[in-house]
Amino acid sequence: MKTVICIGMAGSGKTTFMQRLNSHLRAGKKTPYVINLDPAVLKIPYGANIDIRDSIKYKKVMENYQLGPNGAIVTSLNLFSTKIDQVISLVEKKRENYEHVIVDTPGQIECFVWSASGSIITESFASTFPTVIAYIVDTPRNTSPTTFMSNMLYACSILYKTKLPMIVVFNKTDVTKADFAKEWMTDFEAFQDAVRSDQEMNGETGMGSGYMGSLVNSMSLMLEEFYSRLDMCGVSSFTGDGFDEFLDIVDKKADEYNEVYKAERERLIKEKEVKEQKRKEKSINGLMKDLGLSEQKERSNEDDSADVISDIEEGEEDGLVERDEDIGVEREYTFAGDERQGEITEENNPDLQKNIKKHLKTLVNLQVVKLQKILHAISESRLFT
Ligand SMILES: Nc1nc2c(ncn2[C@@H]2O[C@H](COP(=O)(O)OP(=O)(O)OP(=O)(O)O)[C@@H](O)[C@H]2O)c(=O)[nH]1
Repeated sequence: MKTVICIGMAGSGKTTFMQRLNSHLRAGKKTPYVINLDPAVLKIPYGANIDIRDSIKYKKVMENYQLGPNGAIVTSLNLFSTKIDQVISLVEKKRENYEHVIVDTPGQIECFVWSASGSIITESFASTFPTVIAYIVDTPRNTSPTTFMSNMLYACSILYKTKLPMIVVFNKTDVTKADFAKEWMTDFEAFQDAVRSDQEMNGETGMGSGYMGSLVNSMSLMLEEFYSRLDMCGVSSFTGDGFDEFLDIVDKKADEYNEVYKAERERLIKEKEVKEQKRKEKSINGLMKDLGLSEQKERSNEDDSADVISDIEEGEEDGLVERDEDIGVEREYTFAGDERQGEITEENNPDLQKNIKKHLKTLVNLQVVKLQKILHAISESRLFT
């Protein structure tokens, strides 16, 4: 089972692409498992196995949280992501019956790509199944080199954010063939020629002087590296043209995921876990130190014989106070590193760390129970009716 997540600018044709992909796979007797993550869409032209709109009422989110359209999409995704474990386990149960899971995302691309919930949802799929991003591009609207490059930069940012294999899908090839895009992505000089001959670059439409041209040139050099990491294909969601090629590339990218991306992701996850473990140990050690110090402070307060450095004896005329050491008082507490005396440490109190860990565990458990209650309350709320 592999997951294809469809991402693209508003109006690029994601939904129509999903519809065609669904019917194409069905025709080949490979019915896909379909998921809609766009809470704001009114109608979807395909049957979805899981639809965010079944559990989240977008309009109610807008009303209840007093949000605008984009804020409500992000909040709906946030609410949905609290249930992502259930979604993944539902999909996992169908592992044997389906070869493809196809996922439609909101038209407002940034609501999904740059939101925490978008990352959580993508991560959850990617850590369970080989996952591929299909970045849908509106071909007729990208024939200008500047627009093309801006769109590719956006795709590039998604690739680096998700760290998943990507296919750039040039949609609407029934209107404009994607040959120019293929050429620009493989032949740097061809792209530079296009930039040079572009009328906007020559200032004819007031777009400016050579500055824009040189920016585009240097950007396109950077994009060369990006292009080498992705595959592209041209499709028409209207005619169904190019879908066989697209599915071949999906298979290739899923293999690539298993060979390259999976190991890299596991390495990153491991690295994150080690970092987190170190952070936890550090904060426990800090806490232990603090507790050790405060316990010691209490002791020193109880002991009349131990003065603190800042004490000023009444009647001292010059204001200079002799240090405790100077007057031969045995100090019970000092900040001097190794010279600590009487401080409670792991060596002289081995049960301390155990106790702290025990208390921390209880605290964490309490927080988890609270969190579960909150999630339960959310799931029982009217938003999920
Ligand atoms: N000619 C042509 N038009 C297409 C094709 N695919 C989609 N369209 C049209 O492009 C427009 C946008 O398509 P949608 O599928 O709604 O695009 P979307 O990306 O899902 O849109 P949002 O969800 O609103 O962002 C519609 O008018 C479609 O009819 C195609 O392959 N060829």
